[in-house]
Amino acid sequence: VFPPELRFAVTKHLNRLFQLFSSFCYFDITEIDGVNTNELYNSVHLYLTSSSSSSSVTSNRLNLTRSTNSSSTTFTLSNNDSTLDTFNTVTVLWEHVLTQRQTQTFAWRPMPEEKRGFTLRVKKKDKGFILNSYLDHITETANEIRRKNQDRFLYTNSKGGAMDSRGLPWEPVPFKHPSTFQTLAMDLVKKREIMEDLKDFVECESFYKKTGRAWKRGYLLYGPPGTGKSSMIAAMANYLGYDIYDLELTEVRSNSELRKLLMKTSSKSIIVIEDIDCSINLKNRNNKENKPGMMLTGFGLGNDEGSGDTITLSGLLNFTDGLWSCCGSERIFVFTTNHIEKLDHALLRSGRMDMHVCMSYCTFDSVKILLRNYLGYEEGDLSDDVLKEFERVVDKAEITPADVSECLIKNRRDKERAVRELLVEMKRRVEKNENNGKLRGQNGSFNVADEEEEKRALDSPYGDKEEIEDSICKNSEG
Ligand SMILES: Nc1ncnc2c1ncn2[C@@H]1O[C@H](COP(=O)(O)OP(=O)(O)OP(=O)(O)O)[C@@H](O)[C@H]1O
Ligand SMILES: [Mg+2]
Repeated sequence: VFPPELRFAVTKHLNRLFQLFSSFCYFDITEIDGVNTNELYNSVHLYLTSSSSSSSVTSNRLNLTRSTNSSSTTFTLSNNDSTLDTFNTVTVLWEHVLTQRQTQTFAWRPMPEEKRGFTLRVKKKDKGFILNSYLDHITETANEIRRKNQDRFLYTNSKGGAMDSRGLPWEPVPFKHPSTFQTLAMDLVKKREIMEDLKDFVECESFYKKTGRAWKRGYLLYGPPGTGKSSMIAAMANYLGYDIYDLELTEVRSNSELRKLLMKTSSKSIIVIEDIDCSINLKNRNNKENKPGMMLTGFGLGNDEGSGDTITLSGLLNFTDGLWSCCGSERIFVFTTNHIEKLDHALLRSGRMDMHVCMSYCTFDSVKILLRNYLGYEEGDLSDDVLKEFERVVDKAEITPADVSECLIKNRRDKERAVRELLVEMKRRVEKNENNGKLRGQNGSFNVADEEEEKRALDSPYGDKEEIEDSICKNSEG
């Protein structure tokens, strides 16, 4: 009956009237903004899937999804359903709106049949607050969820510095190492200390900003082979949800290549250099220290080795804490070594490697963890006599967690036998160590293993190897 123009005018005025008296205002966040995907739509979508908001969902029907390789299930609102969310005491209503697209307008790429979007309803008085903080909060939470749900990667630098098809020098593989702090066998106090340190690092961005420090942290893991240094790195990555960049130093030809590699790493990652003493001549900094201009070349203004086809200690040090090291943020550097006494003191000085962690032979705590991991023995399952026996021999046996694991894996189907054989193996080692000790005492060479060792101890600014370890242990404790 009414002509369309009149209908349009009436609706427009009615809407205005409604808006005038309504205490709410509405924001539409559509999936496609013109021809581009609206990033905010994706963020809201993810945000509403987070478990914190799931409890307030008012609808009875939800869409559940789980992507390939992901370990978490996410839910989304079904069509035209709504949910309440509260942020800093302000409650808002989200509605998922789905409408059929009327006509296929011309576009460079085909548009979806449906038009999807979220409508946010807020009280007019909260409008400013919502626009300032709530949307930022949504974006941050969504990024966090994205990171957690995403598959993590283990990157390694390509052979000879070659680039992949996208011009990246890192080759990724999905990272699926099962090691966690729970399965890691080590002194419990030390383990807790490391976990707290990591947590503190992640949560204290503002502290780093306030104190003018780059947001990064360095760990040096040292100890004999098979004591869990690599397992610890995997546990750190799993604990924080970080990617790992495993830097193969022998494949890096120059300091500038090292810097390029660093620049292509992402934030929230662990950059690892394993067996650092084997990868580079770590004493070369001292030899060059007197040369004029050495520090300048270290920062990339030239070629500090003349030929330019090797990396130097100064290049490595600048990699970890020079100006270039803060081209990303929230990064952890981990170096591992079997021979801490071989490392240059420049690498050990405080502030460079913030925490020195000694991964040593099995302690009583570690044995109990390994018995739980491999045989399922909980506290109290083993008799007191057996536990006392372990406690008596474990320190003197000097057995690595890797050796204990091997012994337990071999006999894991017969638990009692596994425990028996482990005890026999430990006692055998105690005996062997005691015999070796006696022998060394008879030869009179007990204190100094060989001339080179002695010389190295004299060169070192800390004194002998034991003193280094002592000072490092004190460092890492406090
Ligand atoms: N502390 C530990 N807790 C649990 N398992 C361990 C531990 N140490 C070693 N293992 C076991 O031994 C294997 C080898 O350990 P890992 O590779 O972590 O040793 P590593 O210290 O890195 O040795 P290397 O110095 O030779 O690189 C691991 O796969 C793990 O099963
Ligand atoms: Mg290792």
